[in-house]
Amino acid sequence: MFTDTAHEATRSLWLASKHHPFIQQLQAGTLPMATFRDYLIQDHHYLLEFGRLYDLAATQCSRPDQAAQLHANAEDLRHGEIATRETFFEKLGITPAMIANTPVAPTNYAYTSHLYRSLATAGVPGAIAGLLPCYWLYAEIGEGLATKDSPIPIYQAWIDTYTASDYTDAMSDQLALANAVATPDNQAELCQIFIRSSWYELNFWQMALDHEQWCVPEPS
Ligand SMILES: Cc1ncc(CO)c(N)n1
Repeated sequence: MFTDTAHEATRSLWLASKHHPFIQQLQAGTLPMATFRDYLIQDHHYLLEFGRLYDLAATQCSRPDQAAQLHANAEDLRHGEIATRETFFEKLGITPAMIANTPVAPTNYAYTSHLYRSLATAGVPGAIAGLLPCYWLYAEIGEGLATKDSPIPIYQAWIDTYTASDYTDAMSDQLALANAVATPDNQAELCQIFIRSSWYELNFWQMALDHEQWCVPEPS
């Protein structure tokens, strides 16, 4: 099965994400709040693209049942994870203006661009394969963190998002969809896309930890 092969191929990349200092510090409560805020702002930009890509893939999908599932994923994302993050922004005093004025960091830009590229080069199956590690890795990270609470309530609230049943249920649908669109002809390409997304996931933690920025300010 495609998802088994892809999972096996990314074992070490996923382990590195699960053990990344960002995640360890989040659980221990030692992650600087400024770093968490920065992550949330970058991730908000990321999640908006994530939703757009699901919608775009849905419009290009020839199977009505799969198109409906992709649209539903976009809606679930907006009503679920993106809405939960709004409550974090309120608690932390992060305003829409602050978000709008924060440029998308290089790794974040590269990651979302990779997702669009996957749709452009490998079609709807490419987009599905590229988006799958986003859901699946976070569910596994949540599972790994569930054994011990973080002493910082908002860090624990973040962890709880990824162990909640609505999130893990959506995960199973994603796995089934990925296996439905994988064929003997496209499987190797989909696997490469999945691996690259997993690599970007790992880089995303480091981006947040480093407060990564462009060397030269963005043109206005
Ligand atoms: C970068 C990234 N990957 C995956 C998820 C989970 O949807 C997220 N919120 N952010």
